[in-house]
Amino acid sequence: MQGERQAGTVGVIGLGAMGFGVAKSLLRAGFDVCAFDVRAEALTKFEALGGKACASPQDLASLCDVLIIQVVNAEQTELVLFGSEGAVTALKPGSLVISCATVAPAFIEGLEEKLRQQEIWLLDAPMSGGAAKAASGDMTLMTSGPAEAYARAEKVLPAIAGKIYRLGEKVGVGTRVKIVNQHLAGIHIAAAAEAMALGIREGADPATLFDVITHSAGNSWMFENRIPHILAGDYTPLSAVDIFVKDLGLALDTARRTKFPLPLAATAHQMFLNASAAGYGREDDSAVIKTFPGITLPASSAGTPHE
Ligand SMILES: NC(=O)C1=CN([C@@H]2O[C@H](COP(=O)(O)OP(=O)(O)OC[C@H]3O[C@@H](n4cnc5c(N)ncnc54)[C@H](O)[C@@H]3O)[C@@H](O)[C@H]2O)C=CC1
Ligand SMILES: O=C(O)C(=O)[C@@H](O)CO
Repeated sequence: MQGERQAGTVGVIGLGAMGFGVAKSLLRAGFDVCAFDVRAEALTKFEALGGKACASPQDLASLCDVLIIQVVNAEQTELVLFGSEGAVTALKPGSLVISCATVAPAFIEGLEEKLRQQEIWLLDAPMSGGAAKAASGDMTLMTSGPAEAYARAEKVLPAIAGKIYRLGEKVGVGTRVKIVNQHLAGIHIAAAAEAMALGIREGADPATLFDVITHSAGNSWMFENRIPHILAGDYTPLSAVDIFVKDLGLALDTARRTKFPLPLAATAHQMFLNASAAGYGREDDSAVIKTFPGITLPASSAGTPHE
């Protein structure tokens, strides 16, 4: 399964829905890959594929000169880099950090400043495509950063992504574009759930309704991708409700800074907040449909959780 070994070792921190696929794609491309996650079970699963599990971000950073960070948010990114056993204590000058979590533009810009003081390059590289495309190495990357960062990322990026957008020399451009994607993604998931809820309420057969819509003008990437989870009654998180509490929050915060209105995003954000407050925060984001009253959703079909 693994290709020929290539020069250098890549580190991955965060082996969740997206990070595990990234690490797997790197192994498939022939890289030596070391990883760290706070969840021991993720590391065990990764070792079974031939990767090296590390005891801390610091331990990992001593082994690599390219580090991909795929934790959930800014706080976790800050912790794995600058916490007590953080990666910066061991990264060599001239190393590259590829930051992939979806965060605020101000955070990623401040991070570049802090890393530059340690002589470490940063590539702003949020991603899109979901867990399946992360696992197949086929996702989209929205990158920006200086030429020196790109030079160090040259071999790594094609190993993890099918489409690599190079959006400028300034860290923060990639993140801003990703926030626009999240604005649409969050609204589309909320709209897909609302439409299915309406159809079920009106007595449509859910599977037939899905078939009709995916062959009609009302379809969307998110409708096609998320509604099968509802039909299977399987809310195993491939992207959690709380991710959209975060990401629509980032879109709203970003727009608020220039007093720019986002009425649809504000409504969709409230829908994800409602789902999270109802206890579905760690479930798949399609669980936002559970907040609609007076409908019976398809029951869980026994079997393996969706991939
Ligand atoms: N799930 C998706 O479809 C997509 C997610 N994203 C973004 O990618 C990022 C990751 O999302 P997911 O993979 O869905 O999240 P996830 O929750 O599945 O994975 C995050 C991983 O980070 C680990 N982690 C948390 N704190 C840590 C720490 N201090 N040290 C080491 N590991 C730590 C967790 O244990 C977990 O395995 C988020 O910023 C998300 O917005 C972007 C595109 C698609
Ligand atoms: O793939 C993306 O883009 C996404 O952000 C979603 O799948 C949910 O996080």
